Amino acid sequence: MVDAAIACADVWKLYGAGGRSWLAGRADPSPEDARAAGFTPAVCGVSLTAARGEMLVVMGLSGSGKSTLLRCMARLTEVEAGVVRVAGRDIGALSPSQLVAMRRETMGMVFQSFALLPHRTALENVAFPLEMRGMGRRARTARARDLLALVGLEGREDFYPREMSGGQQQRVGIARSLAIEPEIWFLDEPFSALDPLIRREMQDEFLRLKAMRGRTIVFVTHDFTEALRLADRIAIMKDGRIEQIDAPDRIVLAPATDYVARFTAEIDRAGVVRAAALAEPLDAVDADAPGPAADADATVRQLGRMLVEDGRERIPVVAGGALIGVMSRRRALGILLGDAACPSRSTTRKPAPRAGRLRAGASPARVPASSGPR
Ligand SMILES: Nc1ncnc2c1ncn2[C@@H]1O[C@H](COP(=O)(O)OP(=O)(O)OP(=O)(O)O)[C@@H](O)[C@H]1O
Repeated sequence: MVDAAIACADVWKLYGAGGRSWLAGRADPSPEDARAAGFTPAVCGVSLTAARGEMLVVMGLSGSGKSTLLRCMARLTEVEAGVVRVAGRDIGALSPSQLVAMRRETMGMVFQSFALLPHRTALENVAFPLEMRGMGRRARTARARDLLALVGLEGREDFYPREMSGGQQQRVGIARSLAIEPEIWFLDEPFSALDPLIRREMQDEFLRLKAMRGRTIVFVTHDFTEALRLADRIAIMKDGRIEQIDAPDRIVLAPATDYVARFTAEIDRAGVVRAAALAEPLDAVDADAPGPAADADATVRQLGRMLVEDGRERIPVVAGGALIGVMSRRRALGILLGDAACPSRSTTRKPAPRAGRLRAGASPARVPASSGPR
């Protein structure tokens, strides 16, 4: 069973008075009915889980409900129906003081509006959550200094928010959320005001924290490059609903709806799809797979030279030295050359069986795939 850090079950958020009773009176409400009844449906029957240690990225067009969903998860807005569980607790059932304590101890948030305390300096803003936790002045000041240096704001410790640019204020907000290293982070376009270089550094910092400390992160972005770099899974929203929630390569290889196919049409598929996603089980294709192998984690782009130069129709795919299946060279080349830019909805992939179940016909990868950055 998935160890869920966050679980939403049939969550609805309608803007407009009386949404709760309107929903309570309906067995099968639809966003269209809600709109006809005068509500603005922002989140419509969303069910999802984020596993402990997972980075779940939420994407969708403007107005599709991403921010509202995040706010529902953090109970910054009250839901009209459904249940949100965070770290195993129904947050809708928490008293105000319990909610404050949970936010202080378990959750970190960075939202588009930086919500800095205007009468406190950058240093005091970052130290504030530590003060709330009862950390002594000297220790929290030292920690806040380190965090400001981490986000590139050394020398600006004594500036007030009004004296800083939007990007600098955003970095103070990020440093503040990092201060307590919470178990669960809600990030709504946290890097939108940052220059590309610092943006990438901040992405790296969150990836590092996630990997080292097993943090769970729900991250809203409009930027596909950012999503692909960060996400374990991507949820794509449309009109308050989740169209698909899946690993990035599944989203591009097997879009669940025409909308997802169109939404993801511009993605550089060769940089996203990994050999593991193309590996078919050996028993399904009934072939031996001797010779040099592709690493399961390598993207099609990283395997480019092998795909062009290797004449075999099927290339073995290995994970951790064990054979997990074979990849059709023709299919991989098609992705590399952009032939199948818009795959059909019906595209399906048989899941590759676990390594132990396969007969091993190949030696461990003799052509190790390069392992460049994602
Ligand atoms: N406070 C509010 N009152 C009324 N309607 C709202 C409110 N906040 C959001 N909405 C509406 O809810 C819907 C979803 O908005 P939301 O901000 O969640 O979308 P989003 O996908 O995050 O958009 P963006 O990418 O532009 O930030 C939109 O139709 C929006 O107009």
